[in-house]
Amino acid sequence: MSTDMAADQRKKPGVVIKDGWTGYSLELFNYPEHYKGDLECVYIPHGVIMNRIECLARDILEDIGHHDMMVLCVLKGGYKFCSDLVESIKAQSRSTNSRLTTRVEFIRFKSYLNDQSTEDLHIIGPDDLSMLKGKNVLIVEAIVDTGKTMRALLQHVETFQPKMVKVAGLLVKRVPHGAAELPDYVGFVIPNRFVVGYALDYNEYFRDLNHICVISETGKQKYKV
Ligand SMILES: O=P(O)(O)OC[C@H]1O[C@H](OP(=O)(O)OP(=O)(O)O)[C@H](O)[C@@H]1O
Ligand code: HPA
Repeated sequence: MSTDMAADQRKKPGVVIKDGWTGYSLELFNYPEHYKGDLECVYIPHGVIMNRIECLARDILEDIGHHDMMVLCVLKGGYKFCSDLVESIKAQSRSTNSRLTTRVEFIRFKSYLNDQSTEDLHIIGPDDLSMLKGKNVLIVEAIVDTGKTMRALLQHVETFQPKMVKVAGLLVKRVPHGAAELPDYVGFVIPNRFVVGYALDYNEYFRDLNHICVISETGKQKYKV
């Protein structure tokens, strides 16, 4: 992600959720009625996500707040994280009277079918990201799982000759042979479980759920394609 050794050393793993974490009982939280029976537990409640995002926004502002920022949102999974992160960056920037400007661009990658990464990783668009040339780019991605999307994206972005590239990942999954490198800004490192909600989907379902949850076997069967 960044080639700066000092910056690499400053990278933090974020909140590390241990393998034994079974999540919170669904009865303790409010969630859409139409997903009753489709979820196993609330893994990360919405309020915790929002608080963590404020901390990431603070770290990003400390590091690159004196530059103008070109934010590249990775769709579709990244739309909520990107929106909340940029709002928090802007709010904190206003309260410190910084002159930071943010511009948001979007890119779409797709590779998952059911809960599996497929070989068919493709960029749905846009092809031309020449607006990134010479800019400080912050890639905003909801989850780094196998790391394939992130690697492809970094390679693609580098071809447009940005001045600097940093990556913010809300979730990083601990998987065998996963991403070799952490994103520059990490929300949570999570166990190897398929999670949904906060714009993360299972075949397009659950993006409308605010908490990050673990899908149940019933849910997987119900929405399988
Ligand atoms: O690290 P990886 O194993 O590559 O997985 C991470 C990617 O998978 C998901 O995208 P998906 O391809 O499902 O598209 P979507 O965001 O439109 O749902 C997610 O939003 C990440 O972009
Ligand atoms: O756990 C996940 N959930 C939703 N989408 C994903 N894309 C990669 N991993 C995941």
